[in-house]
Parts: sequence; C-alpha cells; structure tokens
Amino acid sequence: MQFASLRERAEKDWQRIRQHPMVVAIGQGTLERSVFRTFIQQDALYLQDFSRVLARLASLAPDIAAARLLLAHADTVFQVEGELHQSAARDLGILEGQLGRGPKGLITKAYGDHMVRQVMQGAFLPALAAVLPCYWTYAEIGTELYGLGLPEDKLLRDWILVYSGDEYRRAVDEIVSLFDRLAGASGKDEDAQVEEVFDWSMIYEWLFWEQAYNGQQFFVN
Ligand SMILES: Cc1ncc(CN)c(N)n1
Repeated sequence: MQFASLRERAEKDWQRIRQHPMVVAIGQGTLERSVFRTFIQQDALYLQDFSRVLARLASLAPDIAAARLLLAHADTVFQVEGELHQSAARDLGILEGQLGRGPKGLITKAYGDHMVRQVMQGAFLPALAAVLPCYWTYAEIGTELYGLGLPEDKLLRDWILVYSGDEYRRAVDEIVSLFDRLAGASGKDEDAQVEEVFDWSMIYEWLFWEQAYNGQQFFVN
C-alpha cells in the first residue's frame, strides 16, 4: 500500500472538497466573516484533538525516527496553524482566551472522535491513515487557490499563504513519506482497514467545510 493509491481512491471526495462553495469563496475573497469566524473557532478545537492524536500516534510508532517525527508534528501544528488561528482570531474579534474554547460542532466532535478512536485502538497504520486527509487536502487547496491569485482580504490571503507555503508542504511530504515507508509491506486485511479509516476522514474533511458554511444545522445550541 502506498499513499498514491489512497489519493486515487479519494478522487471523488477530493473533487467535492475543492469545489465546495466555502473553498471557492476563500479563493475569490468573498467569504463572509461570520462563516470564517465559525470555521476558525471550530478549527482551533479540532487542532487540539489532532495534536493529541499525533502525540499518541508517536507512542505507537514502530521505530524511533517515526516517533520523533510525529512528536515534532504534534508541536508544530500549533506553531504553524495555531499561529494562523491566533492572528485570524485577533482580526475576527475573538476575545483573548476564547479561541479553542466553546461548544464543539457536531462534525468537529465526530471527526475528532474518529481520529481518537483509531489511535486508541492501537493499530499504527490505520491511525496514521486517519490523519492523512487533514494534511494533504489543505496543501492541495492552498496550492490551488494560490495559483488562482491571492485575494485582497488579508485574512483569507494569510490562510492561503500558510497552506500553500513551504513549511506546510514540508510537513505533508514528511507524513506521506512516513506512510509510504511503513505501509510498504502491509497485508490485505490491514490495507482494507487503512482504506476504510482514510475514506471516513475524507468524508469528515468535506463535512467540516459544510459545518462552517451551513452553520446552524450542525450546532446544538
Ligand atoms: C478540519 C481540518 N482539516 C485539515 C486541516 C489542516 N491541517 C485543518 N486545520 N483542519
């Protein structure tokens, strides 16, 4: 099993993500502030789960090089994306101390629980597969939107610059290389498990955009 085959099977899900009206609106610089605000609030909550999952994944890693890489990623998530959130929060009027707090949306919770479940079950490759869509879809979106030309709105421009940037791309390359190295000798049963987990994360990626864009139906209060 290699990442390329996962990427191939995800084509349909990828197309609906890249064509999602919220992704399009970020690229065109027309996204409503309230939608972006919801997104940043939920993403800050999501990143907390994501970072913890990476740290636990490190403890399951079959070798020390993999463990160190995953631990480093658990931290850099906050340096790269966390900083973006902090600066967006200031521009969006999210009060100091309020970022990463507050009620989780249904999808934020379900996606986080999905990743946590995989890592708690203890099988390394399926748990690694759960975090792959998070990495690569944002790099693809960032690169694609950057190619269309940066919008004037600083908030949206900064978002695109982070996900199209070298630092984020390097992180994605590291995780994909790790997957390819460790999944090289996986068996049929494990491959099926990896695919199922990966497919669910792709669905959650799409739903995460839906949640921010169509807010009300995904929030309990
Ligand atoms: C939901 C989600 N997916 C992916 C990313 C990019 N790491 C993110 N910040 N949030």
